[in-house]
Amino acid sequence: MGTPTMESFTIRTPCSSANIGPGFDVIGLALSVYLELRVTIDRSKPSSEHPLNCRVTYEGEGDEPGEIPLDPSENLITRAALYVLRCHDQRAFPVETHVHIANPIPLGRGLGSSGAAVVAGVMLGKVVGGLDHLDDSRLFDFCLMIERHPDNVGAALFGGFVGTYLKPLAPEDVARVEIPLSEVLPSPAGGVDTGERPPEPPFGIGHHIKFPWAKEIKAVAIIPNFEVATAKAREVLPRLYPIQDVVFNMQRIALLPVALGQSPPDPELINLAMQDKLHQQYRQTLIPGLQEIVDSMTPATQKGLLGVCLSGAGPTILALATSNFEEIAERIIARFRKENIDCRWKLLEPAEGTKVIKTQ
Ligand SMILES: Nc1ncnc2c1ncn2[C@@H]1O[C@H](COP(=O)(O)OP(=O)(O)O)[C@@H](O)[C@H]1O
Ligand SMILES: N[C@@H](CCOP(=O)(O)O)C(=O)O
Repeated sequence: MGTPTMESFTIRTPCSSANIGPGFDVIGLALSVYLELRVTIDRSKPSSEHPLNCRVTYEGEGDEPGEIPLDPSENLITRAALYVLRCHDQRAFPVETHVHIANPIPLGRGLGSSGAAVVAGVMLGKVVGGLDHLDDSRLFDFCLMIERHPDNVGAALFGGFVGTYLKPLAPEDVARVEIPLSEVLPSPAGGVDTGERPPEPPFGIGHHIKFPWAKEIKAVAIIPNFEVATAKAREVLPRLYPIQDVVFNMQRIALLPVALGQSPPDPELINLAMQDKLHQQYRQTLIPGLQEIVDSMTPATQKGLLGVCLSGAGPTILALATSNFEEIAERIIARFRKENIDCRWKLLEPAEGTKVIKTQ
């Protein structure tokens, strides 16, 4: 049997909440809002009129004209796919590829929209390139050359509640993972015929371990109506930390995976385990009301609540709870309202990792 002329499939990638308090750049939780790439490849066409043989369409968050580029050499998802393809000497998409992006993940809110875009894009490169030998752990290497911190991409790729870590690399590989992003993922991605191979990821940059999650625990995401770019939220962090703050986080990160896996959940333990001194206090300069919300929302004052933290780099607040979800969300929304910030909220559950669903 020859290659079918029409092929279609969907790539489904969850959003994520990274850090969960003390786990800065380590812990991630995949949650039930899914980015979908609906892909068709029409091999019957002799050539394509689209750049890089790829037509990109978009619906969902940030669908105002110009917000998400539809040129495949500029769009984050197709650039991530091209990175994988070009590392395997494929310069462009197969003729003719259509990628429809359906994205309900709010942009720049700390729910891992860019992590999901990178994971889905890397998976897209694997599938359109027929690169079946790339397993998830190798795809993680590609993601890490782009996203650089493993927590949100780890959750989006593998699903569930994960701890992620980087192993020491050989000196020549260390240099490779420090190659500027502009060389790994140039924007625009360049024409089809430069022939240049991008820097390939070393093997085994990142790893993950799955933690248990108690079935009673749900995630309430309170999403303010403004964006904080993750890059900007990383710039406000100090280069050096007081030792007592580092110890504070280490004590809590040792508790967190155990506390969130225990059924029934222990609210006091979880509340303690979700505290942080490494990123939240610095990011409050970008997120008015953050510190007061984190300090004032406790299981003692709020029935059903287990703990509250900044989701990823913010500004979304993540409240873990077993009941009274709306009341918890409304209280946080009321606090943001004092700062003239409107919010929406979603009740979410842990999600599976990235899946490819063949549709034809
Ligand atoms: N589905 C998508 N398609 C293309 N680009 C995306 C998509 N999702 C996110 N991005 C890019 O990632 C940016 C947001 O990334 P970032 O600042 O890290 O915030 P977040 O916390 O949402 O990951 C968006 O402004 C956009 O440039
Ligand atoms: N550990 C990172 C996580 C960023 O996640 P995002 O969802 O905001 O992209 C950080 O805190 O900077």
